[in-house]
Amino acid sequence: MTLESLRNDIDTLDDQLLALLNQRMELVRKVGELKRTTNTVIYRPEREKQILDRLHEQNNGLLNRPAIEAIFLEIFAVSRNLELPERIAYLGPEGTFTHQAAESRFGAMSTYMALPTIRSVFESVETGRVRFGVVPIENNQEGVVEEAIDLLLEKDLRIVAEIKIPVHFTFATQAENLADITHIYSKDIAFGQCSRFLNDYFDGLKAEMIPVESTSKAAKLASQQPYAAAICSGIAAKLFDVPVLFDNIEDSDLNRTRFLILAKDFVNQPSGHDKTTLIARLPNTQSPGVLAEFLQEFNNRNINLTKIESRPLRDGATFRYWFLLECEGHASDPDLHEILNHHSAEVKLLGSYVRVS
Ligand SMILES: C=C(O[C@@H]1C=C(C(=O)O)C=C[C@H]1O)C(=O)O
Repeated sequence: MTLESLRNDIDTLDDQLLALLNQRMELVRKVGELKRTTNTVIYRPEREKQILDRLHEQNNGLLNRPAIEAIFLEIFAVSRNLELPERIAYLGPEGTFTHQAAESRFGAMSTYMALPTIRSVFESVETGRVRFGVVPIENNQEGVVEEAIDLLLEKDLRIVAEIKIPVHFTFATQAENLADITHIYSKDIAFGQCSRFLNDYFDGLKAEMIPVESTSKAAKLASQQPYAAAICSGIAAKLFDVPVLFDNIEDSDLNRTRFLILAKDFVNQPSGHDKTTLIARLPNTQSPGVLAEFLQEFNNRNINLTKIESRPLRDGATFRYWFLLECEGHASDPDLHEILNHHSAEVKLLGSYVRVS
């Protein structure tokens, strides 16, 4: 086969793909019309997961699951934008891992707003300036992003979906020698995630570690100062044109960050593979057994509790806490529903959504 004939065959297939995609978009438009008459939400992560699972199961070609996901997540995002243009706020600036996470779900056609703080992302969703917000919530090596956890209590938003992405850091600088570097900028959490690299390469050198709001801001600063460096994403180094001296400097290549997509009102239908996030403000936790009895209710119903995070209540000078809890299942599952009903005064449901493994 010649190159030309192979390319001709590709052209023929592309024509068919385009015709099929247009047919698909016609159907999506009809779904959009139905949704408008019934006033239901456009974004249905559980339906998208069902499609991805089905395609993956029947697939016997060269495409692996990440490839199928990359293509179809973009198709879904384009479809949703056809139903209703989507505006998304994320923790910026451009080039952050949060930007990457947001694009992985909302694709190239959505309108994005890069905001300077996690609080401003919450506020722009709260006030309706955007439909969705994307914020980091935890890293599997470093633990939670406390600001985001606390805002889940303070603001009245719902969790639409979770996204988990692998985090690879680069060390970017214009300096020729490590010994010349006077400042290393990054987000506080990233210093922790690259501590082995920093110990190995900067022990005894004069470089000062300076935490800034984002890894992307770090890259920007490193682009403006000849003896500064940034620990940042590869995209950010490229965006700000800072040479990458070392790649993948994170301590663990199992480093993953989990992000949440937030909206003002949002209810997912059960997908069969869900997770639920709750806030519990239990009264009298100074009395023995109050917390234990609450947790026991999950165990009694065979519900797997997967996370519990204590955060200070900040009610005066006390040492009292509220809890962020996560468990498997959907809030409409009878057992979980029963717990939520039983504790409706002290438990708030943040959302049930597709569990990403
Ligand atoms: C078309 C729909 O709306 C959205 C787009 C989807 C798609 O392109 O297949 C799937 C789920 C929704 O996020 C739908 O709900 O079926």
